[in-house]
Amino acid sequence: MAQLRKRVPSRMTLSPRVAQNPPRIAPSGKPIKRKSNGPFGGLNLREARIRGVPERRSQAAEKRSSGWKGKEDQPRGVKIDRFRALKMQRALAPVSYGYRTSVKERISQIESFNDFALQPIVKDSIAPQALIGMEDIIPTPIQRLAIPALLGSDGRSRRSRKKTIIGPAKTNTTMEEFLLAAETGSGKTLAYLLPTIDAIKRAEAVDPDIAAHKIALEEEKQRQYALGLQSPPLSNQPHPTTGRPRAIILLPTSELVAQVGALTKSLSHTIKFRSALISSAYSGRVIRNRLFDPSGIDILISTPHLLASIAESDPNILGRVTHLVIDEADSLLDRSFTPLTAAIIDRATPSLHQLVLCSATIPRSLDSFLRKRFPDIRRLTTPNLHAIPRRVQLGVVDVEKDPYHGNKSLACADSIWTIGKAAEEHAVSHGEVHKDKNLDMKHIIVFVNEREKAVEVADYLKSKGINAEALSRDTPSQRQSEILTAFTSPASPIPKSTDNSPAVVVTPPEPEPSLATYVPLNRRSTPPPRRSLPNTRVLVMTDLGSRGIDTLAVRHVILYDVPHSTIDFIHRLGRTGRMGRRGRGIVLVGKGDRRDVVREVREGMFKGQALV
Ligand SMILES: Nc1ncnc2c1ncn2[C@@H]1O[C@H](COP(=O)(O)OP(=O)(O)OP(=O)(O)O)[C@@H](O)[C@H]1O
Repeated sequence: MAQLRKRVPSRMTLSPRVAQNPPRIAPSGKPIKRKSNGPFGGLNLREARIRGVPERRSQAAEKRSSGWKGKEDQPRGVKIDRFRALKMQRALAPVSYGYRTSVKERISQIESFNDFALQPIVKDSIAPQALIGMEDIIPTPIQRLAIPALLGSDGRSRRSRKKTIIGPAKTNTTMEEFLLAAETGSGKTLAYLLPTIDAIKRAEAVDPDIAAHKIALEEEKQRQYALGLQSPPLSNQPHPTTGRPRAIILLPTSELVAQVGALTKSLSHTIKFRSALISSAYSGRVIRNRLFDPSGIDILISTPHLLASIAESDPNILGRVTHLVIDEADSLLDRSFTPLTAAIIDRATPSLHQLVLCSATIPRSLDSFLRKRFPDIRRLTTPNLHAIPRRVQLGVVDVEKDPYHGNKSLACADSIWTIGKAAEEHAVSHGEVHKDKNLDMKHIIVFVNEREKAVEVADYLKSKGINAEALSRDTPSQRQSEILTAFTSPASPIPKSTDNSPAVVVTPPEPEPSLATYVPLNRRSTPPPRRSLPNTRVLVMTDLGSRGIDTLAVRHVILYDVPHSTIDFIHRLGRTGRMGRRGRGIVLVGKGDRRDVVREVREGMFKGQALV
């Protein structure tokens, strides 16, 4: 022992090479591996590697567990586990943040409708025919993105493809396919309509059949004049487009057919083309007259049901179609509509130049359908797709709390009374009471999940002195359009906010938003039964009937039931806050409702994030 002690140096001295990195290659030429788990593994290290503390995960590992597709996908400062509850549903197809950013940059260079390669007459018709009474009109993001692409003027070469569309027999080598996806109320209709009209006008100018028809008409006219007839009779020869339109726009409901039809008609007055709208709202005779009008038909607007049944008996109706637009594509390509819509696409494919699908949401089901059926489709999606604009605020009413004690209908009535009374007080105090009571009218939409519930809720609201009506498939179509007209025309001016900026007042949600953040003014008082609320009109419906309806007059939306998915949240809240306007949603949350989902949607809205 004493001998051993003698040999040990009295002081431990560090090697003179302690600061140097250890050699990586051994004299034998083999790489030296440091043993990190041995007793000396921690020596001579410049950084502490303390065992038991988890190492920071690699980016790849984080990416794998978060579901983000790439580094650019992950928004800066966003916690990885956000949208926990919504991720369980995973209703919407993701769009990468990298793509969103690149689109933002690309479209920022377009400032005016004059920047598009549209024909002058089309450009000149936008303000007086499509956007009547609006000043300082600029194209919206989807219009900036889609119009150049559909016109083929965005510098991206037309992809020539040879493909099978639906059935093996139907191939078309020149057809282009587009998916236009943008927020609700962001001007998607004009985004596809203007290039479609432009295309049919160009085609008309070089169509030999139409040129020959014009000559024949002129000759006949001259002959009649030569015979001394004052008003020449109409030619017996029908126009080449009679019963064979060049463009078809499909929409899910007759209300939407009427809405898009009215816009198309308005543009036709100056651009000079012929359009016809058909739906179950018209008699068979009217439909026939419109389709087979001898002066021809350039654009046909229809529901798939009606068109599919006409095409069944008269396939020629689809024989000349070069442009087919499927608006509200997430509905028209869902399980119930797909057979009809696909049959129409299939029949039209041989002559098609462009197939345009348009939607405010890309559900995962639509995404996988497109990957299978249209793998080359060009997706034109706006930077804010799937985000509910920040100018729309979402309040939450906890129905379980005092004074409602689980009575949702009471909470709904109370919220409506609060809105109506607040509007009345505001109008009186600001001297804004109009003689025409319609100008002061508040239009509120109440959404329920089930059709049957709509009538029940409307009846309850009526019993509380509220002017409420239920809209369902059972409502006669004439009545439906009368009701909707009141909600689509912006009678009273609704404050506007700039497109991307948040509303003037945005109340941040608390870190853990309480479900009683929306406090009705008269929360203690049940609306008295014999009093009525004259300045408020309420529509109770499921969102099926309201998809795409341009409810400009609506500032308030009440979600009586918590929507089943983010898709429904987007479409229902999308009935307010349209085209830069401000809006307010109120969601009634009761027993058994997904409070976590509501909270996440609300947080996402406040942050302006895309929902999942
Ligand atoms: N460039 C523009 N500037 C101002 N308003 C516009 C512009 N383009 C369209 N609008 C108006 O915006 C409103 C909404 O347009 P549109 O109905 O096409 O929206 P949308 O995107 O189809 O909505 P949804 O997804 O709900 O169907 C319409 O009243 C339309 O007149």
